[in-house]
Amino acid sequence: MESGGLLLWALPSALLLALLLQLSPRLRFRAKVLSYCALCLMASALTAPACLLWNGGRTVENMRIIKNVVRSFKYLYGLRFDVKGLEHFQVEGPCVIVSNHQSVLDMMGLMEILPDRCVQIGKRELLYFGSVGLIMYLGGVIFINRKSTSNAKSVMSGVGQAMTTDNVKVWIYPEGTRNGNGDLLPFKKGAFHLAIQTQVPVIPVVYSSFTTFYNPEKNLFTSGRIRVEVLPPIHTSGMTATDVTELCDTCYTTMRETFFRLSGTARRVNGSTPHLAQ
Ligand SMILES: CCCCCCCCCCCCCCC(=O)SCCNC(=O)CCNC(=O)[C@H](O)C(C)(C)COP(=O)(O)OP(=O)(O)OC[C@H]1O[C@@H](n2cnc3c(N)ncnc32)[C@H](O)[C@@H]1OP(=O)(O)O
Ligand SMILES: CCCCCCCC/C=C\CCCCCCCC(=O)OC[C@@H](O)COP(=O)(O)O
Repeated sequence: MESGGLLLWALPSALLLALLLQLSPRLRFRAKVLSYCALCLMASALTAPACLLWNGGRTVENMRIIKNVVRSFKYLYGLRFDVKGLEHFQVEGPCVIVSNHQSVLDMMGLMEILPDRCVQIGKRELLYFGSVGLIMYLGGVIFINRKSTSNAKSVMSGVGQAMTTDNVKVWIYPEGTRNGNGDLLPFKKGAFHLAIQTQVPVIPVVYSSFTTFYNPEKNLFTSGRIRVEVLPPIHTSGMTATDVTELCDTCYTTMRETFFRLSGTARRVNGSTPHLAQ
């Protein structure tokens, strides 16, 4: 009797939900994004005890465990990565890796190629994302307060010391925020100060545009293929603080060119007339 009653309600409700998801692209998009967030929260909650048992606490070694978990997410969302240039990660010692940042899905692209002993710089608000914040903490993510330049700078100088003493690579999104509009935002300079202060190479990484399969404005979230290129290291030995702007501009120009080439899209010159990418 009870199971019959349950079926009477559950079946029509499930059918109604399926119908709504079919009819409303907005709802479908939101449901898929929500499923991604739920997956991240759940996977983090399950991975955190494994990190604690295996490595005892906050350490970059946990990134290996996190990487292996996150790398399986792409199968659930039908995403595939075509990666080129991984050999450029074979530098001796620490380096600063810079890449473009399009959406929360970037985490999958990050974990797809993350080299060993590499931590990311993240905004400190991420620490309060429940189990996701916990797993980031355990993986050694360095949290900065973007609202305070002086705080961010002092955290970054601590990072510089740790990089050399602990032989750690640091991954930074120099745009400083997500940008899914099919172009790169101007770069902030923290990553380049860090590389020059520690005299380590900068390795640019570029992911092609997500706009063909992920676009919140169009309620689009389908399967897709992402082209990734790890570019050759740019050495900074001998550079000083006066070279930061030039280094930043060189990286920006090279990465933007690569972004348009990988995405096969039109590029804006000075933000105006679009030209076909070569
Ligand atoms: C199982 C599931 C698991 C899921 C979890 C898996 C873990 C994945 C982790 C992924 C984490 C991803 C996180 C991504 C993010 O959160 S991105 C946002 C945070 N990151 C950044 O913001 C990095 C980029 N930002 C910078 O580099 C900025 O420069 C910053 C240091 C933050 C300062 O920014 P801001 O206050 O806006 O100032 P400016 O950049 O305009 O700089 C002002 C002047 O200061 C000079 N400057 C900057 N940095 C330095 C420095 N280190 N030393 C000396 N001087 C510095 C800069 O040159 C400016 O001066 P001038 O204009 O040049 O005179
Ligand atoms: C108990 C608290 C529950 C909190 C619930 C939080 C729900 C969100 C859960 C999971 C979302 C998965 C997040 C994966 C982390 C990806 C990192 C990321 O992409 O952060 C964005 C940051 O780079 C830039 O931020 P802004 O573009 O400036 O904004």
